[in-house]
Amino acid sequence: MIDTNLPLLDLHRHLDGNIRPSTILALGRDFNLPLPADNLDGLLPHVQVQGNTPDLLSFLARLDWGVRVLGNYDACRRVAYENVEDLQRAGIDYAELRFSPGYMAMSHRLEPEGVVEAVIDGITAGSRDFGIPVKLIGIMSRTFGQAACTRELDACLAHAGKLVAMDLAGDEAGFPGELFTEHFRRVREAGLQATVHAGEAAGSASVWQAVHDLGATRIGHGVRAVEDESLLNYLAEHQIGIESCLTSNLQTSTVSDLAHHPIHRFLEQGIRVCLNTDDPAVEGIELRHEYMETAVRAGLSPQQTRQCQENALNMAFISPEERTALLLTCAGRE
Ligand SMILES: O=c1[nH]cnc2c1ncn2[C@@H]1O[C@H](CO)[C@@H](O)[C@H]1O
Ligand SMILES: [Zn+2]
Repeated sequence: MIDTNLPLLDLHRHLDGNIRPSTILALGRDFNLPLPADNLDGLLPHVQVQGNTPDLLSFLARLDWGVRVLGNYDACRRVAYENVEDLQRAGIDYAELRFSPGYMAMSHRLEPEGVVEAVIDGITAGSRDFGIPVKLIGIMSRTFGQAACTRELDACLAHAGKLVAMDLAGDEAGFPGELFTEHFRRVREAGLQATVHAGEAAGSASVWQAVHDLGATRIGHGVRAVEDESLLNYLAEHQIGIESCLTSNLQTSTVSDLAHHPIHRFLEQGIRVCLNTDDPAVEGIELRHEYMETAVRAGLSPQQTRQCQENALNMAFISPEERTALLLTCAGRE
């Protein structure tokens, strides 16, 4: 259920995990790049998860075609712009879009800083044209190691005023948070918030590390926090928000089925947890589907999904004034 008197927020949404398959085809043609198919039906199985994948890395491989077609900065700008149009089509009132400039830059040897500028441009234009407030979160893709993350961080911090936070995403099991303490020291020093993918492909220790050592005030996924009772108490007490992505957790085989998803437990414990998409184009879902169908299949009551909607508003990286403005936009809405 969605309460139309509350705004609908997506706080965990990768814009480079939401490149339209039609745009992948069009950019592939523009740059004369070989794609696995020259039509949508043929391309879909390569860029979208159909059924589930055996693990996180197999899931993440489905994002690769999207960034392989980013042949220049205009392509990055286009993808950012279309992401805001997608928010409008999906009925989302506010979003925090995250992106990994190094991952977007790597196939065509673009400069990560140029990618950051192009994404900021595209989002600014989209936000103006579609009337949706958007904030940006920079990602360090841990999969490519510490030095690559330093380059991503340098590029993001050069435009720190246009970002609200930094994130760490990718191969959590292969590249533990301990490798990135210095990166996050710089994030905090720059006055940015930290949200970290943790407890998805590694256990509860990874969530503790993100909170204690990296200074995360929100956690992406956090599924395996459920393994440690004292951690659950800590998250509730310190209002560390968990950005849940139910369909993503199924498709990456992080949970075996929705009945076993710990979101119930998080809500009962009083943890701030909200519903999000993650990589909507790759998953073939949208946020409404998560609220109306996936949450119901996970056994949440209408009161609990409403709580998630309210939690998102309280977890968002926005000022009290921006929160009030969002509430006003939907007051009395049918
Ligand atoms: O569910 C996820 N878990 C971990 N990392 C992810 C997920 N979705 C995308 N990325 C990672 O985020 C960057 C692009 O924004 C890439 O590093 C991609 O692998
Ligand atoms: Zn994610």
